[in-house]
Amino acid sequence: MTDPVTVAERDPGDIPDFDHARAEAAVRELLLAIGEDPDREGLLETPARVARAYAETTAGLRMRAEDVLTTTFDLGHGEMVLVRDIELWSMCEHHLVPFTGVAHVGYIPAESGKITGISKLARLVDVYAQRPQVQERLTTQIVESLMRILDARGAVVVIEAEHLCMTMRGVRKAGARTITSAVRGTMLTDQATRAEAMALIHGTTR
Ligand SMILES: Nc1nc2c(ncn2[C@@H]2O[C@H](COP(=O)(O)OP(=O)(O)OP(=O)(O)O)[C@@H](O)[C@H]2O)c(=O)[nH]1
Ligand SMILES: [Zn+2]
Repeated sequence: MTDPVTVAERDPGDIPDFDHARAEAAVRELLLAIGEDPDREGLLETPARVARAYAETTAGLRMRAEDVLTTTFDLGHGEMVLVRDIELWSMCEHHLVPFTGVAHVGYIPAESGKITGISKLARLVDVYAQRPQVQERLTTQIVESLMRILDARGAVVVIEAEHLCMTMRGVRKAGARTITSAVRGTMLTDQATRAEAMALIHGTTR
């Protein structure tokens, strides 16, 4: 069995194109399995619709963080950049139902002042969110991309999310939020920097 991290780190070039026919056949089977009639009028287009929806919500599998953090400029800005409350939709890999919430993404640029456009931080979140995931791995992959691709001196990612697998089924605890964080580089080693990031994330600074 391949371990979950290896699966997540597969090169998109090694992942076959989304197989619509196969996905449609699987949805039809699922409808049969639950006792539905996939040939009744309301369900006729459902396998195709679900296949398209899955193609969309797993599109990140075929994307590279490197392709998203492309626009970089040297502003000579060496101070922290942090985008808070980036909306997040992902899919729990255990139940294939959504988890949703916000990501807070911050980094301290390289000495050279190499920074990226702020929208690219939100795009980076989507690259790793749009695939079967666990919240911990999602958090780690984002922070490590910032360190690797931007040569950031430090980076922090905090994700707060509600998992529908805990809400609509199973333990049924609506409103429970799971918080994960990953901190790297000077954000980890420099106490004041880390405290500043956390204050920004929690909105306790102006
Ligand atoms: N650590 C972690 N766990 C998750 C995440 N998403 C879902 N889970 C958990 O994965 C676990 C899977 O547990 P299992 O016992 O195999 O599955 P299950 O019988 O459906 O479990 P219940 O959800 O408790 O009914 C559950 O406890 C989920 O809450 C995630 O992102 N991170
Ligand atoms: Zn789940």
